[in-house]
Amino acid sequence: MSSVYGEEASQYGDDHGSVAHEEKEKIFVAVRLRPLNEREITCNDVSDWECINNTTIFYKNSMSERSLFPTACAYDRVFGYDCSTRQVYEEAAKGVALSVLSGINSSIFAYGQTSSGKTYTMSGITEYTLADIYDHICRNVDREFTLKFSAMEIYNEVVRDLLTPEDTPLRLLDDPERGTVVEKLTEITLKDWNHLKELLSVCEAQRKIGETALNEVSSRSHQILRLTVESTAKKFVGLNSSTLTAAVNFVDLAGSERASQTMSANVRLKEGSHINRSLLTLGTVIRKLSKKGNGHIPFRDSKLTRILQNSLGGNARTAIICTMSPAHSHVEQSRNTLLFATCAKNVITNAKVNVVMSEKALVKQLRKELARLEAELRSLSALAASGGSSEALKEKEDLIEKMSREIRELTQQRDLAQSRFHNFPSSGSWTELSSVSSPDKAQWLDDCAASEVSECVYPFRPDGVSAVSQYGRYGGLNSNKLGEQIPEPPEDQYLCDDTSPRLFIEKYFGPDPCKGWENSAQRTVQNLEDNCKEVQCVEVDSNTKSISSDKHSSPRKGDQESSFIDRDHNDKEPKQTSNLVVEHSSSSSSDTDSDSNNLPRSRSSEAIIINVPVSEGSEVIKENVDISSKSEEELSIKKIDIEEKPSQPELSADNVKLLSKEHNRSFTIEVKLKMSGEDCEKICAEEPKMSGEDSIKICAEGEVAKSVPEKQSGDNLVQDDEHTSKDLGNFAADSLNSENESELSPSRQWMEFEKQRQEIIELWNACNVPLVHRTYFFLLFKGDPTDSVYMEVELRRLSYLKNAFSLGAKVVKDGQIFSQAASLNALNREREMLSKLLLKKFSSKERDSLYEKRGIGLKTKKRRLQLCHQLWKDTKDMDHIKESAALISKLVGFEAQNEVPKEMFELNFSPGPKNLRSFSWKPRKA
Ligand SMILES: Nc1ncnc2c1ncn2[C@@H]1O[C@H](COP(=O)(O)OP(=O)(O)OP(=O)(O)O)[C@@H](O)[C@H]1O
Repeated sequence: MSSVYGEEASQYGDDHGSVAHEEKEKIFVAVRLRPLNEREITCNDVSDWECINNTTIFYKNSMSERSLFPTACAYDRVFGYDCSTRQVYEEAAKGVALSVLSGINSSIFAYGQTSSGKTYTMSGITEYTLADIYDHICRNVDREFTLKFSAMEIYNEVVRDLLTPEDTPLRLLDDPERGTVVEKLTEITLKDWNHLKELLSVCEAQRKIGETALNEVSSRSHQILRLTVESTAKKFVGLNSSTLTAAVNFVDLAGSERASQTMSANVRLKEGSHINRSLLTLGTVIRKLSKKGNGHIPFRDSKLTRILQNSLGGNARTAIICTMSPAHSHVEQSRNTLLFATCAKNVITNAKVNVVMSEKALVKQLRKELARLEAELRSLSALAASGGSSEALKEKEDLIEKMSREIRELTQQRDLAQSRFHNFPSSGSWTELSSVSSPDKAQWLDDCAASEVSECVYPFRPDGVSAVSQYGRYGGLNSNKLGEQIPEPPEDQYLCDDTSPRLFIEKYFGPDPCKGWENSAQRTVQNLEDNCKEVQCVEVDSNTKSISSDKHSSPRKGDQESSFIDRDHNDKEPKQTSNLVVEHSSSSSSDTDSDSNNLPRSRSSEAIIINVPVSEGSEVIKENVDISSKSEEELSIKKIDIEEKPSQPELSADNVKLLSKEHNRSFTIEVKLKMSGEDCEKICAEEPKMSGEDSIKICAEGEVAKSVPEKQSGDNLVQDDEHTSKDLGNFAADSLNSENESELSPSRQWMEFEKQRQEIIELWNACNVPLVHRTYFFLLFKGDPTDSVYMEVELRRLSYLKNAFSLGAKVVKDGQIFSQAASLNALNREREMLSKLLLKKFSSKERDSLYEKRGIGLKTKKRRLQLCHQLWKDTKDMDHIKESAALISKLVGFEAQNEVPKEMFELNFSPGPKNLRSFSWKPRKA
């Protein structure tokens, strides 16, 4: 092994004869099964899974249940409960992790449900890797190594430094060269192995852990340990020669979990919801990456995926170890883990050798590649001249064409490098080059480059800055970069029946295996209880955040799957069109509404939401204006106009005019600019001109979203609620990329909450949701920022349910059929139950006053039931809703709601008489 590492210096830039390029390879996916633990054994749980060979895991219980899930699944490697962590390291992680010594970034992930053994596995792998790295360093005395260590955790979507005692949240920044970087993250240069071990124990002590029902020491955060390795051949140290630099990440993810199984409440439940949200984003990212032509990848939807972007389909080699409990009680979670693993198998990364090269080495590299291509071209031209079949000739011509192109590109690169070389100011050793006559310079360059190995190295720039390049050359990634064979996924081990692997996959997962995962996720949604209890099922994407009314209130046919899985419908929108739309959101005309709904709402557009005082009754002339022809100055002027002259919100003469009348009040204008990446850059470049309060959000490629905090009063907010909520939709879509939701101003959060609540109330009615559930929910969630996750869950499942009902679908839960008719019956039974409680909880005088208030004759039959039928009926009347909630809360004794933590809210509204009992408020035990 060491001899292979020892060769890394020769793996780029020397006699391989060509410029090295990136290598594509699939993520290495392994599955590790742990033994049943004491808890599982005590509960007489049985082991459902078995590794039948090195690559196949087998579900033993398939005969006793009818499940679409495959009986056996194959991965790059599977490890049974009797395998040691050492074995897991050697066979699944070592090859990838030690790539860092060859200048290739690498990442090892542990993924799996809570208490499945992620930390157990990952801490072992980290230690073995680091020991091997030190061992390698000791044996490679001819290279000088610098090791730097950093560690962070992502806890409740906040990034923390694990190497400092401070709890300060760290910000993520976008660096054009390095991608997402964590600002102010401590990076410590290691002194020796003991120093590293000390730091590892600091991290262990700092990491957030907590007790859950499944794991006494459950990791409640995602932990990323990062070791950066820089190495230079000792004889060139300080001589501005090439340096290999790469980082290895050890990622111990927090466990996916079911709130019901972990008995989560309070803090644990909140953690769980954050954990599950970020894991869901990770799953979405993996699923999208696993597809060909994958379109927009929502890396920015969570901090985890932002930070790990490179490790997921970027410049890194990656191995994922999926850990599983074999217990029958965890079968669903285990299947989810395997489906994640199946998708991950198809993700391709693009690892490169990261070489920081001197200018001279770069020139040398390019010259060699150019020479090689020219030689090949000559030989092909000669072949073509000597004749051959027309097909062969055509092929050769194509090849020649391709090579000529490459040569042209390389020549350009070489010229560029040379011109930089020539333009360096004279100093020291440069004099030597400038004294060489021009025609001889090229030869001189060659000689000089060739003499690098004989220590004739010249510092080209006095400041010592060297070119950063990713050229390099190394052996095939799938074969033996580290001298080990990385096994190809075996073709024939998917099955326990006679189906071929491909057919097997298609049979169970459909033509797109990852769809199986989606389908499974969809099935998960169908399970109402899980859908309610597992925050895991909350997919928060731009559209969820935007809470667009059409999405929730009128789900379309066939949307079931996509509504759960994939809302990136913006991917296909053209990005190049440029238009400017200004919308006066305080206008209340319905055509404005419909217009605004039809407006292009693309994430690729820039949304600037600005509040400026204007007069009530102002009108807006909406125009689509082609801004592609507009100059940068014009765009800037518009921005400056808005910024500097808020009282004259005329954006420009040729597009939008706001005609002011009467009373001053504030409102929201939204300017949507669709622009090219270049335009976006211009806008970004203008950021410093913005006021201190402004925040620029750089979205996916070529996108900018800028929000300006509001200055409007609460009164106006209420009035403008309905209309501004449309803008909010856009705003929220664009704020997808914001650091976190709390960036919405409180007033916007409130408006969003109000809009969601109204949608929920209507959906409750449409889905015959029990009145007690509505009451609890209504009284508990009053617009606190932390309520958003519950609101999203509620909206999602209600939309799903409404959709299912509208399609005549039945949802089966606990053997009960849950259809529209069944839910109505359940609702009516609940009304009867409430009518009995009316008798108990209200005096006859109180009841009479209630009847009178609602126009129910005091002598009519079934007065109580009539009253109960009226509750929660008028969904548009908030006073009515509040009264209904107050009445029911009194009936069922839900008056101490303010003292009950929201996290304890039972997100369940199953129908059926047996569930009626659960309507009385019973906080779950923490
Ligand atoms: N392969 C294994 N062999 C023996 N014991 C194991 C194995 N894997 C895990 N365990 C034990 O199971 C328990 C849970 O493991 P661990 O804490 O690593 O789970 P986890 O997946 O990291 O959980 P969480 O996500 O809650 O942090 C620990 O006591 C650990 O020692």
